[in-house]
Amino acid sequence: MTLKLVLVAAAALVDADHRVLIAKRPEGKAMAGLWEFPGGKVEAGERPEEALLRELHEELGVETQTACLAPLTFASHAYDDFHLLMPLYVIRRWTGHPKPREGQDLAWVRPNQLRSYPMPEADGPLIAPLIDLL
Ligand SMILES: Nc1nc2c([nH]c(=O)n2[C@@H]2O[C@H](COP(=O)(O)OP(=O)(O)OP(=O)(O)O)[C@@H](O)[C@H]2O)c(=O)[nH]1
Repeated sequence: MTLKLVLVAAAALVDADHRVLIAKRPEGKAMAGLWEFPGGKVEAGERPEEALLRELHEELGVETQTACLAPLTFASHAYDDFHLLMPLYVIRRWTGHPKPREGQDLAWVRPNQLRSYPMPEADGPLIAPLIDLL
């Protein structure tokens, strides 16, 4: 069996109160109802940072730049049908107020509250580094 490796770039947008933005996956998508960090799949020929800037624009109407992306940690998780490799970047500077442009619910959450929100399996190990940082 060949392993499908999927590269996803994700963001922890951090506000002045040290809260992190999470988004609830809309009904009809895989893993609907789970809360995740904004971001998405890196497309062929794209750099991860470029993909993340594109996704933040598409999903939230937020603009930022590569220099504002600080790598924090990554998830490497075997789902049944693919292996997810997902770098998580911390972002503290952006322009535009995040808006749910794809029908998703948004929440600003303190890292030590993240465990109250059901998240995809891969995200569990990302929480401790956020708590340590913030
Ligand atoms: N953005 C994001 N994706 C995550 C997180 N955790 C996690 O397992 N994922 C998985 O990474 C993949 C992200 O893909 P995506 O959001 O671009 O794509 P999608 O499933 O909506 O599919 P599509 O864009 O092909 O329709 C999904 O399989 C998603 O479940 C997370 O915290 N943030």
